[in-house]
Amino acid sequence: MQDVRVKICGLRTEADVAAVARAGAAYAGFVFFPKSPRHLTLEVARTLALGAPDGLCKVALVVDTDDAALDALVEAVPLDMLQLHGHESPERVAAVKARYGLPVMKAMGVADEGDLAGLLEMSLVADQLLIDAKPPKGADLPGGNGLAFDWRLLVGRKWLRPWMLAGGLTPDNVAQAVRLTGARQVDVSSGVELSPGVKDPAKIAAFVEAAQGVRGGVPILR
Ligand SMILES: O=C(O)c1ccccc1N[C@@H]1O[C@H](COP(=O)(O)O)[C@@H](O)[C@H]1O
Repeated sequence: MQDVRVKICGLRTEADVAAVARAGAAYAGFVFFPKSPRHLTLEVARTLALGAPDGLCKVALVVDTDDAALDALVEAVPLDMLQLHGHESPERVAAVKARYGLPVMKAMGVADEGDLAGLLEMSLVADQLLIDAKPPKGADLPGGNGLAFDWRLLVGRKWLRPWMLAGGLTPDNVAQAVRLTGARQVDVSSGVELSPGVKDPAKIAAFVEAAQGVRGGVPILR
């Protein structure tokens, strides 16, 4: 059985990237959404991405972004994956994949059973799914709010593509979430912060350790 692969999202400093690499996370997420406290300029993102160690997958999170802005992003920042975290349709996901030749992870908000059909449809086109809590109506951010959904909705479900669990995960609850859902990949932003946008290296390390301390539903005794 493989280790659980961890994505830490919303990195803003070189120290954040170093902490993520040191902890053994697989993915580093950079947010390009001006309303977010984790939003980066292209210049800062380029510096962080160029300084990231080999093997760390650099993911750009964008929300309903048009081609002009995506062109500028992909031109400026060396990236390994795009995360579409808005209302992008399957057709838009396919168009982004074709235009940039980068793998695309599509975030899908889940609140109840009714949201699961959309995931299946999206798994026909996206390279990966990111299954997050649905943001409350009127929320400023479509993600990164520290909100969890009922993980029991995912028990026994299968998708056509790899998927990542997100939404309200913390060092304290990620092991339970992995055990219950069988997730092989998890993503966190606010759960490893001291305050919005300020990552805590100790929480990052604790999160990765907790996520990877579970195999096949049984906690590992180290
Ligand atoms: O992190 C953000 O600021 C953000 C902004 C806009 C869309 C998504 C965002 N974050 C993503 O949301 C999930 C869940 O966040 P949290 O762990 O509940 O705080 C996170 O994994 C990011 O990929």
